[in-house]
Amino acid sequence: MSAIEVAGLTVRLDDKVIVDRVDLDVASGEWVTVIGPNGAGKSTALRAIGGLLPFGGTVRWHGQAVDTMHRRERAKAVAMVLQSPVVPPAMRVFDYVLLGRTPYVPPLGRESAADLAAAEEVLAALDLTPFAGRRLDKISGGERQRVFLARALAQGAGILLLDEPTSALDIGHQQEVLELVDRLRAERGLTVLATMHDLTTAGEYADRMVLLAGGRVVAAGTPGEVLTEDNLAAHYRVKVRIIPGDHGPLVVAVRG
Ligand SMILES: Nc1ncnc2c1ncn2[C@@H]1O[C@H](COP(=O)(O)OP(=O)(O)OP(=O)(O)O)[C@@H](O)[C@H]1O
Repeated sequence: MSAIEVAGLTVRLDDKVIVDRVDLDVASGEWVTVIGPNGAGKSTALRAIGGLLPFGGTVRWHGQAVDTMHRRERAKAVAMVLQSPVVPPAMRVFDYVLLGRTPYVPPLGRESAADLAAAEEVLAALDLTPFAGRRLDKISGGERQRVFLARALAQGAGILLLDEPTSALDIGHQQEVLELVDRLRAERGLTVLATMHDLTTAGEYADRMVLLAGGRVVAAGTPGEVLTEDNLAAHYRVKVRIIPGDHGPLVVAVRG
């Protein structure tokens, strides 16, 4: 069964069509990455799929239409890492990550020992234990980006929507974070829908890719099918060389 089914997804912002009749299916346990040039509509599509924006068409998570689900049900099903989320600046890292457990806390109740343990576990997995007591506005951008991912993972949802989850990370942490998500996918059958700009990295982790341009799907398939010199020249207006790599195509931009 598909974990995410998107049909005819259309999003208008300020009376402009930003996402235009997008169809997309992600199987349970699959990793699909959406790529495309700046302004293609990737973030907008992801936010709509996450139920954060009004849209036309249908979005189903595990068969259930997202617009018919209650907030708590949604948060148990899907966790999102958005670009630059708004955070209370004085909040401590641990308390922020613990917010990921909110859907499991009974009304007027408190987090259980299992909730605290879940937050500690993801902090450790992301090398964040030493930051647990630090304020969110007093850590680096890359550290904060890992904290956002930690909160999403603490949520324990089966579907993870990641909007540029590694844009602020150094190459080591980038690999560490993506490896962790991939390991969780293998261990817990997590389904991943991500957007990414680094095409080589995107191709290394995705089972399938979708190339979005002008709000439309212009190519979809395996990384080898999507990351071609012709596709990238046509939609990014760049000359690239594609070099076969061990885990997918290596994409190198070349001059003139
Ligand atoms: N709230 C808004 N109101 C009007 N237009 C918007 C709004 N948010 C985004 N847009 C426009 O929608 C288009 C798609 O934006 P979106 O952020 O989805 O693109 P993207 O593919 O994620 O881009 P990037 O790679 O730069 O992050 C852009 O032209 C953008 O200017």
